[in-house]
Amino acid sequence: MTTDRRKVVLIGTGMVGMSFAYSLVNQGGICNELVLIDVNTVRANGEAMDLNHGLAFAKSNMKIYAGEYKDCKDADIVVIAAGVAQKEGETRLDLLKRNVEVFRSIVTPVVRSGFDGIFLVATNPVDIMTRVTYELSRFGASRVIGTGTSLDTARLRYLLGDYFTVDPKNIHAYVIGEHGDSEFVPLSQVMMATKPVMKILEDERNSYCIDDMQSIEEQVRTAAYKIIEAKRATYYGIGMALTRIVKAILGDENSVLTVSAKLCGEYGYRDVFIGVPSIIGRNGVKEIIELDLNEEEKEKFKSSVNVLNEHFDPLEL
Ligand SMILES: NC(=O)C1=CN([C@@H]2O[C@H](COP(=O)(O)OP(=O)(O)OC[C@H]3O[C@@H](n4cnc5c(N)ncnc54)[C@H](O)[C@@H]3O)[C@@H](O)[C@H]2O)C=CC1
Ligand SMILES: CC(=O)C(=O)O
Repeated sequence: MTTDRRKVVLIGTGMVGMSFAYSLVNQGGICNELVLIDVNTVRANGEAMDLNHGLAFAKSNMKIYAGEYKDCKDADIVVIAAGVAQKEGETRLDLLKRNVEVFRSIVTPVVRSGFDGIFLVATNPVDIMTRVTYELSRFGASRVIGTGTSLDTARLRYLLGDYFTVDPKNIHAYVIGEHGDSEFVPLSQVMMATKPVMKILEDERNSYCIDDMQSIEEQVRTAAYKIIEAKRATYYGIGMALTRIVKAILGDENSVLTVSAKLCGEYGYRDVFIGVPSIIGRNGVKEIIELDLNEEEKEKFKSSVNVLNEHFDPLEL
């Protein structure tokens, strides 16, 4: 790790927030100052103590403490994982009204602190909460990022790797659209190494088939519901996705991640924040990559945009 200071503020020290913090500490070297903020200050203090007690076993040292909004002033990234989470039977969109109220109490004091870094949002419905953050903060779009479909993409690559018995790192595939029920996999764009998966599926010499792809897509779309049914919440996966995005920003990696980013004409749309492959570096979203979608995929993308706009438009911010 270099000696320059890299400061992250986490707002919301619940299951998602603390899974992120734990992953950040364990991976080591990504940042060297972590501030924990929560409306429940007792909890934030307890979490800071607990994490600090693990530092003796961590790869690199970090300053970790429970803080206040004024601590955002000189932060590089403010991660927001505060708010309510889905209960069994709820969709992510069901959380919208409650989490908009939570964000009003967060984004304004962060901006008032003089914060001039990058917002990274995980709270659901994440695409709309990212747009709410953009509207409330009035930051430039490149500096307001949501986790988007980064977790769904990780789920997809894991399942495809398992199916083809190939390291998921060599599967190039994205889930795009809403982080929610209208998300989809543009199958025309899925590659194993540099070979299109569609070609592998068409090859009669193997037993791979398109029906299995549809089943994998469905498993990705319903993964959160299954996990919530089994253990009430999902948090390790998103904690690691957040860590990955923070690492890409602070390391100025220019890595391609499917974050929720504001479209400015890409895919034929404007203003909506939605999960799309984007190049992420020190200044946030450097570029959105526009995939070559076929007609059916364009229709699916349009449906996802419509869902997000229909839920965002009635909000009075
Ligand atoms: N983007 C993604 O892929 C994923 C997003 N999530 C979302 O992350 C969010 C957090 O989920 P969990 O950590 O499981 O919930 P949780 O209930 O464990 O934690 C939420 C935390 O937010 C805090 N909080 C509530 N209002 C606040 C306020 N006004 N100011 C500061 N802190 C406040 C609470 O005190 C609590 O500590 C949910 O919206 C959930 O749906 C969860 C998994 C994946
Ligand atoms: C809860 C949620 O958004 C997820 O695990 O995908």
